[in-house]
Amino acid sequence: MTGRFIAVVGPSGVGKDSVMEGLAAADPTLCLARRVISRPATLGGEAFDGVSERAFRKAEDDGAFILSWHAHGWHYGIPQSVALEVAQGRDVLVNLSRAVLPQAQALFARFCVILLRADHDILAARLTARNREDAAEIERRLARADFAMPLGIPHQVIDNSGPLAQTIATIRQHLSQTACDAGQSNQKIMP
Ligand SMILES: Nc1ncnc2c1ncn2[C@@H]1O[C@H](COP(=O)(O)OP(=O)(O)O)[C@@H](O)[C@H]1O
Ligand SMILES: O=P(O)(O)OC[C@H]1O[C@H](OP(=O)(O)OP(=O)(O)O)[C@H](O)[C@@H]1O
Repeated sequence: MTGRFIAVVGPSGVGKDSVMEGLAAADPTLCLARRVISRPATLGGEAFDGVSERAFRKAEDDGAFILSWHAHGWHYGIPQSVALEVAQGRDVLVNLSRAVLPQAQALFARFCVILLRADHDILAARLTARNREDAAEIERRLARADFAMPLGIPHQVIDNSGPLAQTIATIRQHLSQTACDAGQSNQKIMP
């Protein structure tokens, strides 16, 4: 059987990378997809492959990505190797733009979406504390926070306003109960 493609989405600063790292640390059967981003690796954040915009476009033209998008002034790509891992039966956590969920859904038979949320003031405080973007960029990220979920994408809303460990435990419980095949509900889970 193929693995599960588990998309983790939500506004910048909500905790996607933190939650994904915690999930992978707690469960070694979960892999983290390594994204290619046209952002200098020196800016920090998740473990990603930082490339120039030119190199990103070349890779994209060469078919290196199963999914790619542009947001926050950067290009993001999910490499073909992720599809291979899923085909080999691995469950893979992928930090995605909400905008590409329909394309992702079309690619994977076992597909599910975790939508993380937190109140606006919590997002603002976390982005400020993370100290990676300047004030203007933080404002732009906050303005995109309510980007609408595309229609027809089943997803679990998980609140990450509370302790990270609680969010991770809630998602682990959810993942233990879903095969991520057809019929996933839109039930809200608020720890
Ligand atoms: N549940 C939480 N409680 C407190 N701080 C959190 C929590 N989740 C994430 N953070 C912090 O918020 C900041 C943004 O988290 P990050 O994982 O980088 O978000 P995203 O990947 O969604 O942009 C980081 O500094 C992280 O340590
Ligand atoms: O279309 P949206 O759903 O709003 O998503 C846009 C981008 O924001 C998120 O990035 P993230 O917050 O991980 O950006 P960063 O890695 O630059 O912090 C997400 O992974 C997308 O790359």
